[in-house]
Amino acid sequence: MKPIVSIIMGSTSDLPILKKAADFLNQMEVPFEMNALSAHRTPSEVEEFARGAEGRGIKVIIAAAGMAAALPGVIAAMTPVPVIGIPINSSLDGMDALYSIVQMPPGISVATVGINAGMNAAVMAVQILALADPALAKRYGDYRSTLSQKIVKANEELKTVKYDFKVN
Ligand SMILES: Nc1c(C(=O)O)ncn1[C@@H]1O[C@H](COP(=O)(O)O)[C@@H](O)[C@H]1O
Repeated sequence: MKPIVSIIMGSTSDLPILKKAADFLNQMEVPFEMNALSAHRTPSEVEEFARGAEGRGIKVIIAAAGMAAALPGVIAAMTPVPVIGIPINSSLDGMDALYSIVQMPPGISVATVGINAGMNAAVMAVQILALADPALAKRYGDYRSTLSQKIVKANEELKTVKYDFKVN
């Protein structure tokens, strides 16, 4: 199937976090592609990718980078396709990447998820795509129901726990 989501990482060292995004997209049956490209190390390839993404039918881009994380913002500057940024914890507990990605100048936006939050990037991508895809909306809705059921069950189990402290 033709990919409609593109996952880009600044380095293959970011791959374990992107695997979480890939797993959720697979679970939701969303076709995606995956590439390592770097605004710092391969700027021409990043430009070629970003300028061609919309024409190739890519609807959402997930871009992950650590350290001085220019990649998501640079991609967003060169395409109208929405970009979801994942700050990777490669240094400074990921705060450097978070601040790099989240503080975009007005007019060019990156939707930033939490540090290392690969799965939530995919969840956001699915929510965007689901606006125009009722079957995907149904799959995502079913997934959310299972999340609710898990918490309801965990709450019931909590009531059977014998605490060694007082609970009113
Ligand atoms: N932030 C960027 C960019 C970029 O923004 O263009 N390119 C690579 N990187 C990040 O550098 C970190 C270390 O990369 P290496 O492990 O390859 O040295 C990675 O987290 C990557 O995302």
